[in-house]
Amino acid sequence: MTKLSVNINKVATLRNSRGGNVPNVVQVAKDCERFGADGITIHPRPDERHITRKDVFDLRPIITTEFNIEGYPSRDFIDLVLSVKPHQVTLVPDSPDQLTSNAGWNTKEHQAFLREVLDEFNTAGIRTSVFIETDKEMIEYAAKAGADRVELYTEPYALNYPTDPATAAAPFIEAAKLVKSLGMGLNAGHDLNLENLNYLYNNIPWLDEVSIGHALISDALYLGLEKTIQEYKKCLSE
Ligand SMILES: CC(=O)[C@@H](O)[C@H](O)COP(=O)(O)O
Ligand SMILES: NCC(=O)COP(=O)(O)O
Repeated sequence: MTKLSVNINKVATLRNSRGGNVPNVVQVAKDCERFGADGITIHPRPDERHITRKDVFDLRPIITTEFNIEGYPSRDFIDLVLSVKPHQVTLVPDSPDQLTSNAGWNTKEHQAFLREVLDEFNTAGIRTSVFIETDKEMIEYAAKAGADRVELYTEPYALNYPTDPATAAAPFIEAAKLVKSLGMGLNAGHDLNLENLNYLYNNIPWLDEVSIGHALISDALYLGLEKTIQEYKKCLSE
């Protein structure tokens, strides 16, 4: 089964645009679970432009499915994750002021750093995932660094899918095979949506988890959150 982890960053973006607590991020997380989400993903950025430190602590006790925290492993981020102890941490190579994630790690160049950070999380019993592109060497070095899983950065797939789905998916399928052969788990995310998700799932049914935020929360404006989550779940089952 491929799990759907709903990224609720955009809910916090909307809340922060006015101050106050509308929409209520904790309630939305509870409702996502009630409507069938298999997990909740957040990406607390250093400027707290959406998810705040307080959100991270508020969310921890109410999540009954799987909690995934994404972010660049600064000392602050590492300490936050170690104190909150989510089920999974996903390491992303973003700079503090980056608009959104736009690349995977160079796991060869940052091998020593990643190994050290992954070791800290592994010792704390937190499952680790490393955000990477489809390059073979990057996958091999993620395994060498000790990652439990990798998350394939799917923006290139999403960009190319409308013109040529097979060509768009090909490097992801190859990468997914290699990840499997190396014994790592496999996640995917960024710009997945109701159009492109099912094709990826059908071609890589051993995907452990997808994390989806921007498109899913946007779809919910039209369909409502419950129906939207059902539609995304359908893409992961047919
Ligand atoms: C790691 C990743 O793929 C991102 O999609 C991310 O979590 C989204 O971050 P923003 O919501 O800040 O764009
Ligand atoms: N890891 C990807 C994620 O959490 C959500 O990405 P997006 O759907 O907001 O592009």
